Amino acid sequence: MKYISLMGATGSIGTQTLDVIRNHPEQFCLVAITVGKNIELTRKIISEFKPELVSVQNQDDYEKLKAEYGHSIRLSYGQNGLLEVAIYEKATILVNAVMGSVGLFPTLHAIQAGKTIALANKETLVTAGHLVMSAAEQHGVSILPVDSEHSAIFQCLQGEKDSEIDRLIITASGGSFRDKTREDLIGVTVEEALNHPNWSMGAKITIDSATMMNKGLEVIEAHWLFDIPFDKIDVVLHRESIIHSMVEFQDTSIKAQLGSPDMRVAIQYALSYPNRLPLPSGKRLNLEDIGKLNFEKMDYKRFHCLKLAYDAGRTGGSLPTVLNAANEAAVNAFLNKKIAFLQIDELIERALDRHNVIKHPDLDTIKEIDQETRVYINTLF
Ligand SMILES: NC(=O)C1=CN([C@@H]2O[C@H](COP(=O)(O)OP(=O)(O)OC[C@H]3O[C@@H](n4cnc5c(N)ncnc54)[C@H](OP(=O)(O)O)[C@@H]3O)[C@@H](O)[C@H]2O)C=CC1
Ligand SMILES: CC(=O)[C@@H](O)[C@H](O)COP(=O)(O)O
Ligand SMILES: [Mn+2]
Repeated sequence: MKYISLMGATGSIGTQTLDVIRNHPEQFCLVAITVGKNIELTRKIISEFKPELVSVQNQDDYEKLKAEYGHSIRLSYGQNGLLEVAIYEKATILVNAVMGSVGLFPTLHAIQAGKTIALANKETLVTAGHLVMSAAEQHGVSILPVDSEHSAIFQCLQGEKDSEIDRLIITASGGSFRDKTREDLIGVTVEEALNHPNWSMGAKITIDSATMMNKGLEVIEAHWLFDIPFDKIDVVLHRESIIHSMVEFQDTSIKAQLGSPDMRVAIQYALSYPNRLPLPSGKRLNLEDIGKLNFEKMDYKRFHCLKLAYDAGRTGGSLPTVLNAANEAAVNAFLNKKIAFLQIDELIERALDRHNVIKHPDLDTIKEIDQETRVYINTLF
């Protein structure tokens, strides 16, 4: 039995993780969760999975749940609650499915406590990949990718030697606006941006997909997870999201992982690794029905966020921290209809341009830069 702590249980990845656990009660047991503000869904999760520890985002919701469940469940809230869940003693695996760099500190604590990390939360690695990966190495902890592209690469690498990898090829759907020019993007709405062609995901990542910042964050995530230089990580536009990513080896062979766009495959692989389990309601690919797959060259002028992310990743140090924090703040402003879609990359670029890069930032410095960048972005509109 694998005992699981789950951060972000009420979200898109969180609820799909619950589905995987639900399908395999003989393999997985949920022991602790964090949620944000969705208390209605939290009650349902408590009733079905009976976790021993539940942490909510706000004190008010904590008081409410304390009155309802305080006799039977350990409850917590805020940043301390995230940390408690991350290091909950009975859990052997932490699934990090929270949104944003708020996932960084709990992940570092979980690594120090020796937990295996199933990582969906790419912002953690973009914000402080050097700290996370060195802590994982120091504590002998595995970071198992949940992000679909990184799970695909991880699956392609099974049985292979790192020294024989030539490059990683990350596929991108192109997001909601893939057929629009930059001029077409003037005045697009939040509702249009949230209409992803292939995946149903949380709001923030769906906007990241539309700006292509999601792919930029994924390039940096791949750099840290697989220890591959940026010059050996390519992105290709692949509208169907059927090939989830590829690896090219020195003998020119390319291995790809294919499947229907269903995050439960990647989540389940991280939880069951090194084994595979059946996916009861998974949709099998019918290749004859699909007929053909399309691949297009990326346009870095059109998708400016992808270029900003490559540049920030290559520069390294504290710049990816700024990239992530500026992006989180700008996307939040767009979702709240305070800025236009095209202002997202403009604001991020301004935050990057004014930053004096620190080569090896420690955790306190990263925390400061993350906060300061958010404050700066919020002064720009
Ligand atoms: N969705 C997907 O298919 C994929 C997602 N990812 C990554 O996984 C992560 C989660 O994405 P997704 O599931 O789509 O996001 P959602 O917005 O759907 O879910 C986010 C979860 O985090 C909780 N949450 C948000 N902010 C806070 C906070 N400040 N403190 C505590 N909890 C918080 C939410 O709580 P509540 O809803 O209760 O308020 C919810 O449980 C992101 O990093 C994303 O990039 C990666 C690949 C695919
Ligand atoms: C499901 C997943 O992993 C997302 O990150 C997805 O890849 C988003 O799609 P695009 O960023 O390719 O549009
Ligand atoms: Mn992805």
